[in-house]
This record gives sequence, C-alpha cells and structure tokens, in this order.
Amino acid sequence: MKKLTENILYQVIKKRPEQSYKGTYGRVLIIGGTKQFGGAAIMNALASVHSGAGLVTVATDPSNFTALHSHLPEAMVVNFNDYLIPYIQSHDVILIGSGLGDRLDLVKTTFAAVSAKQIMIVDGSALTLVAANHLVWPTSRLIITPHQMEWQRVSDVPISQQTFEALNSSARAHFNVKPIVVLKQFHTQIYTDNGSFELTIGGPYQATGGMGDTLAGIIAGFVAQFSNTSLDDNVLAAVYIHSAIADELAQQSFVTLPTQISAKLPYFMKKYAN
Ligand SMILES: NC(=O)C1=CN([C@@H]2O[C@H](COP(=O)(O)OP(=O)(O)OC[C@H]3O[C@@H](n4cnc5c(N)ncnc54)[C@H](O)[C@@H]3O)[C@@H](O)[C@H]2O)[C@@H](O)CC1
Ligand SMILES: Nc1ncnc2c1ncn2[C@@H]1O[C@H](COP(=O)(O)OP(=O)(O)O)[C@@H](O)[C@H]1O
Ligand SMILES: [Mg+2]
Repeated sequence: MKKLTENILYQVIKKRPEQSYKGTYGRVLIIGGTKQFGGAAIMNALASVHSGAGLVTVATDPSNFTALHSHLPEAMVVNFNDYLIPYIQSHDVILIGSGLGDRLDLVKTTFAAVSAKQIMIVDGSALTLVAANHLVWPTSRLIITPHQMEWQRVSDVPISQQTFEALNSSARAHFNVKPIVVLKQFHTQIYTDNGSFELTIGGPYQATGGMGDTLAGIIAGFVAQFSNTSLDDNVLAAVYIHSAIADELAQQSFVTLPTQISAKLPYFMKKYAN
C-alpha cells in the first residue's frame, strides 16, 4: 500500500487558465439533506464551493433552503421532491447520500438516470440504502466513501476483518462495476484500479459529525474542476487535503470543525497551485 504524501497536491492543483469561466470548473449536483439532516447537504456544498467547483446545485428538502443560502449564497437549490431527472442528466458530477435518510426513491431515480460519462460519488445514507435494498450500481464513473460500518453493510466484510491484506485483493471484487473506494477511518485507505493508498495524516480532532460530508464535498469539487489529472489522483488529493487542513488547524484547536476546514480550503489550495 502506497502512503499518500503532500506531493499529490502539487500534482493535482493547477493554476487556472485565464481563458476560463465557471463552466470550465464543473457542474456539481448534491442530492442529500432530509429535514433532519440538512446540515449534511450544507456541509457537502460548503466543501464543494470552497474547493473550487464552478457551479453547485443542492437538491434537498425545502426546509433547508434558507439555512443553506445563509451559509452559501453561491449555491443554487432545487426541491428534491420535484422531478429531478433533468438536473441529474445535466450535471458533470453527482454527489448523493449525505444526510439522505430513508429516501430510497432518490437513490433509485439517480442510479437510473445517470450516464456512463458522469461521475457519481455515493456517500452516507445512500450507501446504507444500496446495501439494505441490494441495488445494482450504475455504470457511471463511481466513487464511494464509506466509513467502516457503511463498508461492512455494503461489502459484508465485518469491521474486525477489514484488514488491508483482506481487502486489497477482494475490496471491490463483488461489485458489478469497479468503484474507487475511500474507506474512511483513522488512516483512511483508498482502493483504485491503479493501486491502494493509505492516508497517514489526520487525527481524532476530526471526529465530529459532518467531517465525512465535508470530505465528500471536497472530492466533488476536485473531480469537477481538475480535468488534466486522473480521477484517481483527484480523489487522492481531496482525501489528503481534507486531513492536511485538519492537521494545520489542530496546531491551535482541540477539535477541527468541518466548516472550519471548508473555510480554509481556498487559502490552503493556493499554496500548491503551480
Ligand atoms: N449535521 C448533519 O446533518 C449530519 C448528518 N449526518 C448524516 O447522517 C447519516 C448517518 O450517518 P452516520 O455515520 O452518523 O450513521 P450510521 O448509522 O450509518 O453509522 C454509524 C454507526 O457506525 C459505527 N461505526 C463503526 N466504525 C465507524 C467509523 N469508522 N466511522 C463512523 N462510524 C463507525 C458507529 O459506531 C455507529 O454505530 C449519513 O447520511 C450522514 O451523512 C452525519 O454526517 C452527522 C452530521
Ligand atoms: N480518529 C480519527 N483520525 C483521523 N480521521 C478521522 C478520525 N475520526 C474520524 N476521522 C475522519 O472523519 C471523517 C468521518 O466521516 P463520516 O463518519 O462519514 O462522518 P459524517 O458522516 O459525520 O460526516 C472521515 O474522513 C474519517 O477518516
Ligand atoms: Mg458519513
């Protein structure tokens, strides 16, 4: 397993060409945030916008609109009870699942509408719903971001048996497609077609609700905008920067809040842009 280093940020984060506009940096659709878990979709969106996605739309419960806009007027909104297929089909990147509760209907609609050229990130409750209902994964370019319990549900591998040796050969074996798997924990592991990677930075100051929602949003922002590097590298860079910022904040803070990580993203990214 290769260790991720700061080098991945120099590889992926590039100075922006002057001849560009918001469309150059990708259109992200976030589907998440029931009435109870609106914060999850807000944290997805804060992370996507702060990491540089060109256009972000949040399909969520309408009770979340005002709170989202007060944090992030840059985001657009749509009621997730409306007809979403045109939205799903017109975005480059779909992030579904953070705070999605029991909305199996939205997972099914999205899986049916997404195409092979789109990038889909599946997080949180959507993973639990896929596992509980034995859904077939769509043939989009797929990234999944389970924590260990979500991975147990999706893969049937109990947490106690989730060793690197056990997972390296079998992690993605039972999927009908081969997703990039971001297996979140202390020292997150990433499984791709081009090898397995381990994050060796970050720490328990990150153990706050919303930390994974923020990571999913950063992944969306990176895969939407960085088109000269591979999907694998963009995901690796997103995973690395999420914890690198936490480490920097932890020098002064006992806990590092998800929203603080998002706020720091543009400044932190600037150091690596070349
Ligand atoms: N402010 C918000 O709206 C928040 C919404 N959230 C959403 O709430 C939904 C449920 O997610 P949860 O993860 O809380 O609930 P889950 O029930 O999916 O997972 C939590 C369970 O997994 C176990 N577990 C074992 N290993 C773990 C690990 N390495 N990391 C995390 N849990 C581990 C825990 O003990 C617990 O029993 C998700 O859709 C998530 O996006 C959470 O992000 C919390 C904040
Ligand atoms: N002790 C820890 N050390 C390093 N990273 C941690 C630790 N605890 C949590 N994290 C990170 O925080 C995030 C938690 O994700 P997740 O459980 O999905 O959060 P949520 O669903 O509440 O947003 C993951 O990126 C995980 O690696
Ligand atoms: Mg989560």
